[in-house]
Amino acid sequence: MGDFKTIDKLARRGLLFILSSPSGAGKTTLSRKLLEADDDIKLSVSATTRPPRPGEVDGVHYQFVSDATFDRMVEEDDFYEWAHVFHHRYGTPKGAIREGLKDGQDYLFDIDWQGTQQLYQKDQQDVVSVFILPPSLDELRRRLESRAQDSSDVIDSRMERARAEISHWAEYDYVVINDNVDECFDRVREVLDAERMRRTRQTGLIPFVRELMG
Ligand SMILES: Nc1nc2c(ncn2[C@@H]2O[C@H](COP(=O)(O)OP(=O)(O)O)[C@@H](O)[C@H]2O)c(=O)[nH]1
Ligand SMILES: Nc1ncnc2c1ncn2[C@@H]1O[C@H](COP(=O)(O)OP(=O)(O)O)[C@@H](O)[C@H]1O
Repeated sequence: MGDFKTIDKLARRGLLFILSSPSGAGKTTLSRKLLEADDDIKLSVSATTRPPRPGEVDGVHYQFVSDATFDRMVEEDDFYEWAHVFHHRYGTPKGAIREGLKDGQDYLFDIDWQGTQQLYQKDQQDVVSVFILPPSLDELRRRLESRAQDSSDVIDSRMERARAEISHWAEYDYVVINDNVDECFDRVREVLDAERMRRTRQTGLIPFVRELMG
């Protein structure tokens, strides 16, 4: 038997995979599962001025920075995009993303609709966006309460914002309802797998077909 080639062994360009949802719908849970299950995707760690929650590690979940440091990063043009969300600022550091994409590295973004729009403006061809919907607003509130990380005032304000966030659903390439988390996760992986196979991302196809045709 000769060389057995499959398309996923050919060179390809990486993609920018965005998961957005109203707070509490499950994007952090889904992101963590994806990062565990898939070695080819790396989290783009955002910088934020919000304080860490219990269990959050600086440099892993977020880069936790002061207001002054965030200001300096904005001034020095360190961000791909940044936005105000709730009472804090969040931004995507440029880091090594551009180089990584060329080498086939995929990046996962847990960012809101504002960041999604900005990424589309910067780099339309590489972005794939997925919006996660809760099965109902009652269930969304239950999840925020069960996470037990916010006061009831904060939960009320997250619920108020949820409607505004959901109103952006049609700006996304894909929409998945997170009712059963395992089923939702399977759908998200199917999207990622299919998008990786897009002809325009398969930079190795041209040399492969050239060789195939002799
Ligand atoms: N535009 C933008 N939004 C971000 C970024 N990082 C996180 N967010 C969004 O900020 C919001 C609040 O995030 P967080 O405080 O972790 O609470 P969560 O909603 O419970 O995940 C979420 O909608 C995130 O998707 C970023 O770098 N840029
Ligand atoms: N499909 C689901 N069914 C029940 N609970 C869920 C589901 N998905 C997530 N959760 C729970 O809901 C809470 C909010 O999820 P999280 O991933 O933190 O949401 P987000 O990052 O969108 O704010 C967490 O306690 C999480 O364990």
